[in-house]
Amino acid sequence: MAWAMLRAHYDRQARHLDLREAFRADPGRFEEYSQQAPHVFADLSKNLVDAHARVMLLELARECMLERHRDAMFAGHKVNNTEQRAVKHWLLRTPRGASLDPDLREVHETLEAMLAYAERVRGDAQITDVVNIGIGGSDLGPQMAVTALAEFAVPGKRFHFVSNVDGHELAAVLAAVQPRSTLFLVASKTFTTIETMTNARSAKAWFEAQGGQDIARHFAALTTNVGAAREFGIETTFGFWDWVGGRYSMWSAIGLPIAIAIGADHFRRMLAGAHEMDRHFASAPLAANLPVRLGLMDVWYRNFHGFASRSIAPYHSSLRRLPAYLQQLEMESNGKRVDAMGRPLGCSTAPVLWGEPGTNGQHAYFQMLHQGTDVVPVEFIAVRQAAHTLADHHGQLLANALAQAQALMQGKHDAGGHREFPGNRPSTFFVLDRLEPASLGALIALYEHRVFVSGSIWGINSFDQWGVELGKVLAKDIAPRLENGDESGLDPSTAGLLRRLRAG
Ligand SMILES: O=P(O)(O)OC[C@H]1O[C@H](O)[C@H](O)[C@@H](O)[C@@H]1O
Repeated sequence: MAWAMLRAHYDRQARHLDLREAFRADPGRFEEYSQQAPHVFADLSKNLVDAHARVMLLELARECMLERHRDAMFAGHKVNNTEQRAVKHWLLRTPRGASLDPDLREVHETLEAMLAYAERVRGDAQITDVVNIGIGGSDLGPQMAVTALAEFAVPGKRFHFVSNVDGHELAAVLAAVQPRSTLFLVASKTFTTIETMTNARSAKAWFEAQGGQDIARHFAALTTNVGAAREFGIETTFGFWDWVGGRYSMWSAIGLPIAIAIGADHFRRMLAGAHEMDRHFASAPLAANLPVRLGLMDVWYRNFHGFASRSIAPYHSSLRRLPAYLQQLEMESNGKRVDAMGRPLGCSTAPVLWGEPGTNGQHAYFQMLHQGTDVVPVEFIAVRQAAHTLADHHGQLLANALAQAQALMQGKHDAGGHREFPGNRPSTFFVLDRLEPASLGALIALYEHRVFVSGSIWGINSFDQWGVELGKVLAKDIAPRLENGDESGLDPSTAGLLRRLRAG
């Protein structure tokens, strides 16, 4: 019902919305379309949405029983229906006593143990290099957060992230470290992922071949499959639970590299910031609930405006891994073509997410954002206070963020031809006061919940990832063929490429 009304409203009126006119007609537009959520200020006013669409989108959320779905997640129901699992990454940041969930006690016991270990490593001057071996959710979150919070990192330790099965990556790290001063963290929820197991085996073999002693001191495993880690020969283990999705796991033992980098107190602050956003998502009325507003905007853009991608523009170089992190979070969660019951969907789902830090992107692909044939909503993330004291830089950085958002909206019409900017191009603008553990935690939780919201409206299960399986199975079949040249049953293209890769 709401969907049809949104469609009619879009066709009749909303597709003609002009942001410049909207601001002229409504002097209160900035106030109405912006809000302060925990640690994150968000200005949505430069988006192609009007009051009627906003009301109807909230109606759509009600019709889709968004609140019931959200409450079911927070009640620990098995909302990941295809895997019959609860979805409780939020519990990892719930303070003691703040939930009746029976798993909360174990969550805190594990957190205490992991943070105590992190503090020991921080105090161990002999360990100068920490190598995280993991991929997907066991790499992107920790890498993104360690990079983002570099300002808070313990001096004297380098952090390396090895994810790819491509041996060039591990070889380069091994060439730069010494066994006696290196801690390897093998991070894998399942402890079966082929890339991670291959890298872990090679790292262990290298360690032993180099005369490395004391695996217990130099290797730790972060996994839900503690038995497999022990079998692999790693005694130091930190566990988590099947109700933590890989891409939602940086708050769990998978966050150990973050905890080593920033320390227990800062790690707790990151959890606290995320928890504040959890409370906001769980309790704010839908119209003033930032993850809900953003998720509904995502649906509006994807399904009514037909925008197929969204560009992430963090104006802070420490957030350079954020776009990659968000790609997994959003595209692995909502890149689905069937609903939670397995029935084909009648609408498009996750857009393509991409981006680079500003101002770099401005000198590369912003041309297309300003004058290309496709409209791509842009998401600016600016940080009010810099962590450095260099004169001029931060003002210029912020001025550029504001100017780009302004240029996208305003356009320029006096010159014509190549110099014409159509304008009316939408953007969202986030402001953090400072890039610090609590604000990063809140920002990431905001994105997690926003993905939950759009996934709920589309009726999909945002917590499985069957789409990654087929390639894994085929790679297993092809690997021996690269050795023995067997082409039987292969399509001509794959067979031809196999021959080409084996030649010489
Ligand atoms: O942590 P692991 O079990 O090693 O999984 C690592 C990653 O690989 C899988 O293929 C999934 O697509 C990801 O969701 C996951 O984060």
